[in-house]
Amino acid sequence: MGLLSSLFGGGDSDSSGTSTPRYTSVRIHPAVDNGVKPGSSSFGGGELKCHCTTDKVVVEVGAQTAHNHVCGCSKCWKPKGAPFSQVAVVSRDKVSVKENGRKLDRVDAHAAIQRYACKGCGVHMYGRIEDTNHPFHGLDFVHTELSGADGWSAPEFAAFVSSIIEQGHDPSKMDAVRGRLNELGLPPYDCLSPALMDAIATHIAKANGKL
Ligand SMILES: N[C@@H](CCC(=O)N[C@@H](CSCO)C(=O)NCC(=O)O)C(=O)O
Ligand SMILES: [Zn+2]
Ligand SMILES: [Zn+2]
Repeated sequence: MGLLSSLFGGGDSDSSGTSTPRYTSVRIHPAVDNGVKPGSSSFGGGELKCHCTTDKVVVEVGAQTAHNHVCGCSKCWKPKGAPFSQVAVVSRDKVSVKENGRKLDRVDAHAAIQRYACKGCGVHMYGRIEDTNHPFHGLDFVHTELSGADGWSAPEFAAFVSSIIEQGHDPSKMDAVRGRLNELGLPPYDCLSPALMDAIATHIAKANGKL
């Protein structure tokens, strides 16, 4: 392995110069484990359904999502066995509960993102920010894997990667996790992406008069 590969955790280069994935057995999330599927710019949204076999909660998302990412934090809903969630944002006025809303319950009233989970299956159907001063107020968090449709915006990065250790992931395996994320084209960050962190910092600077 070359110096650059060893420093950045990338795959080995063969004689043709192409990179050979080294971490394909490392599981991230079912939606990306076989490669990241591209989104479609003409995609206009769809329905999210919970995992109950009957009386599913149905949430309509009436627009394409943005800032899709895999998230290692302990608060986002993850499918069974996956160390990461996959979560994106969409304008809150595009999110509406269509069926079986009586099954929804707020997970944590004190969290910045108030997530609504199905009481039957535990799946989080959407997360809403009610604090009007929060940098992301106006955006809801949704898991587009709950829709059968193709075309949702593709995940672009991995957030809160180190947080998977808090949930019991072996710290000695983090190089492999970050290596796999890099192979998938999902740059790993231990908070949000630089673009989102800059947006948060700009919001705070404007609020406190520094900008
Ligand atoms: N180490 C903590 C991190 C939790 C955290 O801050 N999560 C972020 C990202 S969630 C979607 O990207 C966040 O904004 N949380 C606010 C909230 O959950 O209300 C952990 O793992 O718990
Ligand atoms: Zn359910
Ligand atoms: Zn999260």
